[in-house]
Amino acid sequence: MASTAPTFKPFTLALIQLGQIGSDKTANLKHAREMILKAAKGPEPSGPKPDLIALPECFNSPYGHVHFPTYAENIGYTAGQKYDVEKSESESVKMLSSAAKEAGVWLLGGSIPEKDSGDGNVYNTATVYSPTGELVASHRKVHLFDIDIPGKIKFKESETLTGGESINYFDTEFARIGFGICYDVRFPELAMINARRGCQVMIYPGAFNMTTGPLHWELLQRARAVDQQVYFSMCSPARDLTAGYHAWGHSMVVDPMGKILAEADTEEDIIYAKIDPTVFNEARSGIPVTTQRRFDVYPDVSKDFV
Ligand SMILES: O=C(O)CCC(=O)C(=O)O
Repeated sequence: MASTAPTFKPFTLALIQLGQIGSDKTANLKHAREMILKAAKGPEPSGPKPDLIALPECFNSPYGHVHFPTYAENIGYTAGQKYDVEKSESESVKMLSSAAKEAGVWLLGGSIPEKDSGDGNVYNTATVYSPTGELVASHRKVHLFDIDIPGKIKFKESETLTGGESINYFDTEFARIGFGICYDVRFPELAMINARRGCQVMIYPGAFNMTTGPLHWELLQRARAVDQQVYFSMCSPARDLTAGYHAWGHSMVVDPMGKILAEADTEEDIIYAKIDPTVFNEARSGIPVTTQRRFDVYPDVSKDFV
């Protein structure tokens, strides 16, 4: 049983659709840091400052399974245990922690390739920081992006990555936030479990492509928002046609009725959205699917696939 979720209060979410992600990790981190501090100032000329900022998937390295082991860092975080950022071996963790602290915001630090020095595996991992720079949660991408659409796109993360084993959320003073990474969005079970555990908002760093992006990026987010009656959001890198992987872009925030509140185009951008608990409460009371689920009728079909 999850603990009671924080009372849902209004807040402002910012997504950084990060550009200039190249092969130089130091430059990637420097640019990400500048963009976090820029996002923290709020939209011009006088919009509200964000309470929570998110970065995209794989923001410190080029996207591709061959790059993951080269860019991977040892993070060494264990859920529920205090983490000493000062002693971290991860330069990305150090940067994210200090940027969150300097900006005084919650930060969902996109994802980075992580090499676990214990089991030797490489994971695609998202980390979360409080406004005091504490590392408070992490999520290892559970569902690896292994697809093959002939003539369009073939991608096999499992060549170098291992899938995570847990479903994760973090509590802020304004909401319980569930998070996953990119391909995880295709698995409604993950979002449903987090919704049942009290998450009012879900944010997935992602990096869809030019084949599935146009068809599924918006559809999946609006579907998860409506089927779980939560705010749902994904943050992509900007599209860079000189890179080996062409991200779809279009970072967006969707409300619990499926309405798109904010959407980036394809270039580098920062988008902001006001998250309003009224819409969440009205969606859930008007269409009460959260209390109408028939768990008494649904069998366990995990072994039934034919
Ligand atoms: O599901 C998709 O179509 C894209 C997923 C993806 O790009 C990823 O998981 O990194």
